[in-house]
Amino acid sequence: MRIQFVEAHQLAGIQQRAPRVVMALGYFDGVHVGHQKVILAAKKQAVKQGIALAVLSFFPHPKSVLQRQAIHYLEPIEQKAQKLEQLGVDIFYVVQFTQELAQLSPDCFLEAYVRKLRVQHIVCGFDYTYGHKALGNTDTLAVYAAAHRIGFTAVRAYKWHGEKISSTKIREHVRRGDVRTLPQLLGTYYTTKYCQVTGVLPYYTLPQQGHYHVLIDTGSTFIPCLATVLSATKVQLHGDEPSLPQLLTIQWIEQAQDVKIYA
Ligand SMILES: Cc1cc2nc3c(=O)[nH]c(=O)nc-3n(C[C@H](O)[C@H](O)[C@H](O)COP(=O)(O)O)c2cc1C
Ligand SMILES: Nc1ncnc2c1ncn2[C@@H]1O[C@H](COP(=O)(O)OP(=O)(O)OP(=O)(O)O)[C@@H](O)[C@H]1O
Repeated sequence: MRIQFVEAHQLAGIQQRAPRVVMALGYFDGVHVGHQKVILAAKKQAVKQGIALAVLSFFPHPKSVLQRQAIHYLEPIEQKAQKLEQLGVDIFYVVQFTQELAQLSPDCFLEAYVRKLRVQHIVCGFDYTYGHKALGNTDTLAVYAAAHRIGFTAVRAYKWHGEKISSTKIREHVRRGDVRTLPQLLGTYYTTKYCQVTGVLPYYTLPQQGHYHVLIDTGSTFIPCLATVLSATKVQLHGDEPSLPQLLTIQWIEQAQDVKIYA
């Protein structure tokens, strides 16, 4: 998979080199099972048409730019990219989200960042929004696509216990320390990267303070371990931590009840 960062001033050159694609649209923080439905629907189209599959996302998160709200990201671009590659994505466009970009009307955005990137078919979820004041939605997208003879699929809501699965909901589970339900929403254990010297790596969010059963993925084995989240950035591992590498991948299994830790 190729990762193509897109800044406004590079757009013309990127458009010239762009291959014909089916494109999935959205931010996709965590690449949860709802997102996976969207991307797999797009993959199906791409295979049918015999062309590449692209995902067009942003960075930073629109909310962090527009509402100046600190986003507790579920994962950085690199981990999102790995998941997208596993789902069969060929090109990952990461558009720099700026105040200027946010001024673009829905149609101007589609013209510059979608049609001119040679899109043959657009896929998004039922609630995708785009363009200034988030005025574009699946209805306007359907009209635009029909007018330009571009295919369009809107994927219906994928729910869990009657509620749409969303990155926002998953962030709430993480904040509450309720990591046990996350595999049902993410399709995998909630996973963060952690440096034993500097703490959690940027753009990951630790569960709330408390004790957890975790798996440490060292690259060659998974080591079950007890971990205490001490703060928003620090974790204490109980056990063999001196023998562990400095950079760890931590898979969060569940909160540990009634744990007594002896120093
Ligand atoms: C060109 C453009 C302009 C946008 N302007 C706004 C805006 O003014 N206000 C807003 O709340 N969101 C704005 N957004 C963010 C979108 O509504 C939406 O959050 C983003 O496209 C990611 O879609 P998703 O959250 O469905 O994945 C804009 C998005 C794009 C692509
Ligand atoms: N549960 C879902 N079922 C179907 N499509 C979804 C679902 N969740 C998100 N999508 C679609 O996936 C794409 C990416 O969505 P987005 O990044 O906004 O996810 P989200 O989980 O809704 O995030 P947030 O909670 O931050 O709004 C969009 O096209 C969106 O419509």
